[in-house]
Amino acid sequence: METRDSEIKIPGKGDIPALDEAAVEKCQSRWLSIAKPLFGLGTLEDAVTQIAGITGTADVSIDKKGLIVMCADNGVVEEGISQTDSSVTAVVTDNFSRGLTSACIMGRTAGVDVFPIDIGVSVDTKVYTDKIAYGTKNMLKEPAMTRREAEESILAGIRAAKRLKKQGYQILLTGEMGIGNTTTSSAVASVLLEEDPEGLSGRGAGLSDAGLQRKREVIRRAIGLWKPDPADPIDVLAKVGGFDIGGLAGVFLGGAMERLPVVMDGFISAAAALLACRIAPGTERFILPSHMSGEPGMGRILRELDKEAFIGCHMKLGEGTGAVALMPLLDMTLEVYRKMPDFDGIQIEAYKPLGGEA
Ligand SMILES: O=C(O)c1ccc[n+]([C@@H]2O[C@H](COP(=O)([O-])O)[C@@H](O)[C@H]2O)c1
Ligand SMILES: Cc1cc2nc[nH]c2cc1C
Repeated sequence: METRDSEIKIPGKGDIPALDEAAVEKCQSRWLSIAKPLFGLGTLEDAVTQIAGITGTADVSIDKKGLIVMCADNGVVEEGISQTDSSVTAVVTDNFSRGLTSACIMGRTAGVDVFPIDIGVSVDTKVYTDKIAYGTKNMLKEPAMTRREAEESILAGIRAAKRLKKQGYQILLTGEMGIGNTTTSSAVASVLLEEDPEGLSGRGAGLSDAGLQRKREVIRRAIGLWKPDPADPIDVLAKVGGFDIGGLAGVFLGGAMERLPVVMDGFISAAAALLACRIAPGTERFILPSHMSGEPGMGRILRELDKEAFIGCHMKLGEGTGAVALMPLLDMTLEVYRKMPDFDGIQIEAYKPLGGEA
C-alpha cells in the first residue's frame, strides 16, 4: 500500500534482507580469539554477532541509540479492562516532552535519545504527532480500526524508523504508552498464535482478579465477534489491535529494511514484533529481545520468535524501559569485543622477561 510518502510501502514475504554472513563469520572469529573462556559472555556475544550480520560489518557500533515510543489510546478501555482510565495515556505522553517518564530518566543514564510519537492518543498532546485517529474504537462494539487505519499505523512506524536512520541512529529501541494495550496485545497474540487468551493475558498495569476475568472475556468476545483471520496479520491488527501495536510493528519492519537492529521491549512490543514477523517473515533476524516481561504471554511470544530474553526482573512498565536496560549490558560487551587482548596478545605479555627484553 502507498500513502503520503509514495516511496514507503509495507514490506511482505521475501522483502526482508538476509544477514551479512561474512560479517557474522568475522565477528565470530574475533570472539573466539579473545583471551577468555569460550562463549564466556554467553548470549551477549550472540547479540554482537547478530548486530554485525544486520549492519554488514564486524566493526560493530551502537553508539547512537534511539528509542521510539508509540503513544495511543484504546476504545476497549471503557469495558473496565484496565486499572486506570484513558486520561493517563495523555498525561504520561505529555510527560515524555518534559523528560519526566521512567524511560526518559533511564534513557539519560544509558545514553538513549527518546522519541515519543502520538500515533493515536484520544486528545491532542505536546509530543511529535503522526496521529491516525483520536484513539481506536471499542472492539467489543465494532472493529478497533479500519484496514486503512491499520496500514497507516504500520506506515507511521516505518517512517519513524527511516527518520532515525537518516539522523544516524545505529540501533532502534521500541516502547509504548497506552492504557488498555495489554488487552489489545493479548488479543493480537491470541489470534496469531491461535490460543485462548487465558495464558496470554495478565494484570497489565495492575488489575484485580475480577478485572482480569473480565479482560479475558472481553478478548474472547471481541475475537468471536469479528473473527480476525490469523493468516492475515493486518486484519488481526485492524479488528482487535491498537495504533501503538501497528506503529511498533512498522518500526520493526522499517528497521529491518534499513538494516538496523531493533530492540524489543515488553509484552506490547513483543506482540508488535510477532505481528511484524507474520507480515514479513525474516524480520526476526533484525530483532533483539531485551527482558522477560512479567505479563504471562511474554514467554510464549519469545518462544514463537525463537528469542531468549537477556534480562529477568519481572518488569512490566512499558515505555521501552526494558529495552533501555539492555543498553549498558550491550555497551560493556562491545567494549570487551573491541578492547580485550587475544590469546596471542596475552601470551606475549605473560612470557615477557622481567628485565623488559622480549
Ligand atoms: O511492557 C510490558 O510488558 C507492560 C506490561 C504491563 C503494563 N505495561 C504498561 O501499562 C500500560 C498498559 O496496561 P493496561 O493494564 O492498561 O493494559 C501501558 O501503558 C504499558 O506501557 C507494560
Ligand atoms: C502511571 C503509568 C505510567 C505508565 N507508563 C507506561 N504505562 C503506564 C501506565 C501507568 C498507569
